[in-house]
Amino acid sequence: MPTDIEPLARHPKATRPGEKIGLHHSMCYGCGDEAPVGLRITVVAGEGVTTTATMKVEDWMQGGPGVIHGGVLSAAFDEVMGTTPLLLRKPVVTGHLAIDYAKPIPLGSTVHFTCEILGGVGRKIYTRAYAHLGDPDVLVAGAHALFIEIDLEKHFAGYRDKAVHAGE
Ligand SMILES: CCCCCCCCCC(=O)SCCNC(=O)CCNC(=O)[C@H](O)C(C)(C)COP(=O)(O)OP(=O)(O)OC[C@H]1O[C@@H](n2cnc3c(N)ncnc32)[C@H](O)[C@@H]1OP(=O)(O)O
Repeated sequence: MPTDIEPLARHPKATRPGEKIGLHHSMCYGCGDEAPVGLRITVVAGEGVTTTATMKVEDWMQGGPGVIHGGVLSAAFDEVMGTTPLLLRKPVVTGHLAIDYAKPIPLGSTVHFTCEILGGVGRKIYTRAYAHLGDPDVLVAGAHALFIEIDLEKHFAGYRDKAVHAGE
């Protein structure tokens, strides 16, 4: 992370603390409520530029016997951390994501995520997140990520004809 990052302030019209941040689209693998397979994560705005989220670890998320697949946990962090910049009213995509896997996470458990925006430079937004299973003092994983602010229309312009819509 660069040393010259600057603090980033919550947008005055951002989702209020305690409220759910809206889906970015209903068929998203991370947050969509109509996706045929997905994490269905709801991210809740916290104070400042922080968020929280939870995810029940379903049987289909299994990697090693009895525990979550590392890639699924990575996707969950990506979703939580990528949604958090919406508190700045900035759409982003992931540039870099790093996960520390501290403890196995059993199927059937509920993962609690906390995320904060550390700051930014230009279009770059740096975030950090942690995961626990109910006791915030016992972390099971942590993550850092760099998100890049995009122009939504331009970024997806060449892909929208491939989009899958609910009911198709
Ligand atoms: C929209 C709402 C979203 C809500 C929730 C979403 C959660 C899920 C988020 C995702 O999973 S997004 C899907 C995964 N990510 C992607 O598909 C992104 C693919 N990559 C790209 O499209 C481009 O590489 C990207 C837009 C990220 C950057 O390309 P650009 O041409 O726009 O910018 P550029 O390459 O000039 O990079 C801008 C700055 O970021 C820096 N940068 C970009 N990628 C980096 C990287 N990987 N590591 C470090 N720095 C990076 C780059 O060096 C530069 O720094 P400087 O401003 O200091 O010059």
